[in-house]
Amino acid sequence: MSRSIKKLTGLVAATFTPLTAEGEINLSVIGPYIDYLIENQNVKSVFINGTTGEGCSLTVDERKQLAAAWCQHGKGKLEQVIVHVGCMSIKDSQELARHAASIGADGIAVISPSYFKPVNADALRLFIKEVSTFAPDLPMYYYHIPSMTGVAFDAADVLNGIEQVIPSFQGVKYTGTDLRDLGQCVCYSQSHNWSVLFGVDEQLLGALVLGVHGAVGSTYNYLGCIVNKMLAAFDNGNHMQTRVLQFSLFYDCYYLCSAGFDVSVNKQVMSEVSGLAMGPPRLPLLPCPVSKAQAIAQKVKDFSQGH
Ligand SMILES: CC(=O)N[C@H](C=O)[C@@H](O)[C@H](O)[C@H](O)CO
Ligand SMILES: CC(=O)C(=O)O
Repeated sequence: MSRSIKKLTGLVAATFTPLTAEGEINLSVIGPYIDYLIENQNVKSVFINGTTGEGCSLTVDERKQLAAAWCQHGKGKLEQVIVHVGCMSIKDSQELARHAASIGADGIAVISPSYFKPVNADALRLFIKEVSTFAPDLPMYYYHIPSMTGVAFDAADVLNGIEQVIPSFQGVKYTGTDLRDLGQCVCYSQSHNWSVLFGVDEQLLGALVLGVHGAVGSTYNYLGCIVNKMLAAFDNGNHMQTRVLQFSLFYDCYYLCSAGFDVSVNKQVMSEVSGLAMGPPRLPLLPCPVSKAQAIAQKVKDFSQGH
């Protein structure tokens, strides 16, 4: 890569995709959404069209429109806009990668295809490479999320030697609970100056201890401010405070999970907490009852005020 790389660090919000009541993408929310993240949550980077953004339920054209809107409104405000380009068809991913480069995105990420799955890490590495060649100047991140893709071989195996085939490779977004594999990814990334971003919000502390460089997650849309305090406490070596915040966050997330926490609940919670109209999720996800989201949102608000 010719240009200098901005290392991806700190908190990154995995954004929701605002839809109208009729289920169409609602670009008018993106501008206010960016202001909310910066002003209310102190979160300055976003990961769009991923799991939280229901990327795999959107058309290629919708994903392009969303990416363009995030880049346009985020210009001069957001530090980084990372566009998730994972699709079942490599052709769609390549088209999205090329598009991301053309609109000035700061990086791209891909999940493994999950219907026809790669047989091993070599096949997945090849897939990622063939996507990256359509945006050779954009940092490429591998998005490891075995709970959704069913592709569970070690991320460390995917990383092994990837710098030789993908010059633009820049790190991994690790949404998994295997701390040994995560640790190996951090270790391997050190000599390449890559970023390892953790994606299981309720277990962030364990990942910080292993040396991850940041975190990408859905809850940072509305708990970013508190998690930023936790990161600061960790950086200051205040382990007791870090643990208190992680425990509070963990129990809060536990409360959310035990209430049946998924993207549709999460999306409605975001609407309730932020006041931004995220709209319904897209089928096959079902809208969450407003009363349920309001109960969780109240918990989040009380929690935020208490810290
Ligand atoms: C499976 C999933 O969507 N994971 C997200 C990030 O990758 C997380 O941010 C979770 O939404 C979060 O940790 C709550 O469980
Ligand atoms: C949750 C997450 O990181 C994503 O939206 O992909």
